[in-house]
Amino acid sequence: MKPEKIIDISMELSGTTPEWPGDVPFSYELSVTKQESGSVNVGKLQSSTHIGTHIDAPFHYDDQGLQTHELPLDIYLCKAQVMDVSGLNKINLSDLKPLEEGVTAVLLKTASWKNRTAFPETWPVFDVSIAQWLTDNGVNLLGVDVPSVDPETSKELPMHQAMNRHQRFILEGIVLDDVAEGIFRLAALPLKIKGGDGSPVRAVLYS
Ligand SMILES: Nc1ccccc1C(=O)C[C@H](N)C(=O)O
Ligand SMILES: [Zn+2]
Ligand SMILES: [Zn+2]
Repeated sequence: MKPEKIIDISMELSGTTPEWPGDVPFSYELSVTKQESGSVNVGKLQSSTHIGTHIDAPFHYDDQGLQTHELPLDIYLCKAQVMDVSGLNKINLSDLKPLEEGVTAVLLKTASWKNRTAFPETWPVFDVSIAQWLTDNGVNLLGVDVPSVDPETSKELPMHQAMNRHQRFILEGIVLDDVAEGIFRLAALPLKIKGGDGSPVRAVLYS
């Protein structure tokens, strides 16, 4: 069946996509040109796995956690609810909206990362109680429109660790600026990277 409408909620990947400070930037170049090979252009990639729109494998924050190739795909192909929580410095449980039936991914729109050509100086904090709430409501995946569910300088990663304890999964760097609250199908499948700690994804909403 052909989807009625597809909304791309992914960041563009290029040499100017802002990487996590100190991490490996994204780069793409041709290792062989059509001119050289006489047949085809062939590209070569280098990047942090945590670039642009990406998922975290639990192995990112837990040496015993699931690696990218082991991730259950139904987590990333599901019914999602976009919630507008913009204008807040901290997102508490009380800021979340009533959950609709059958939703297994919650996508939080903070609308705080305006300039996607620069890494943000700061972004809202997500209260760890959200992890328990997701679990109680049968929601497997939390998506955010910022680089991380914890602050940049956090070493303890309270939100990542709370999500891990509850066996909940994380999608970061989605673009929701032009998306209104509502219910959508989500597709954001990770690459099958053996031993990986995460993966960039092409994330889309469709109906
Ligand atoms: N790429 C990094 C390099 C160094 C230190 C943290 C990160 C992160 O990516 C942290 C964040 N928890 C994340 O999953 O996006
Ligand atoms: Zn990440
Ligand atoms: Zn993360």
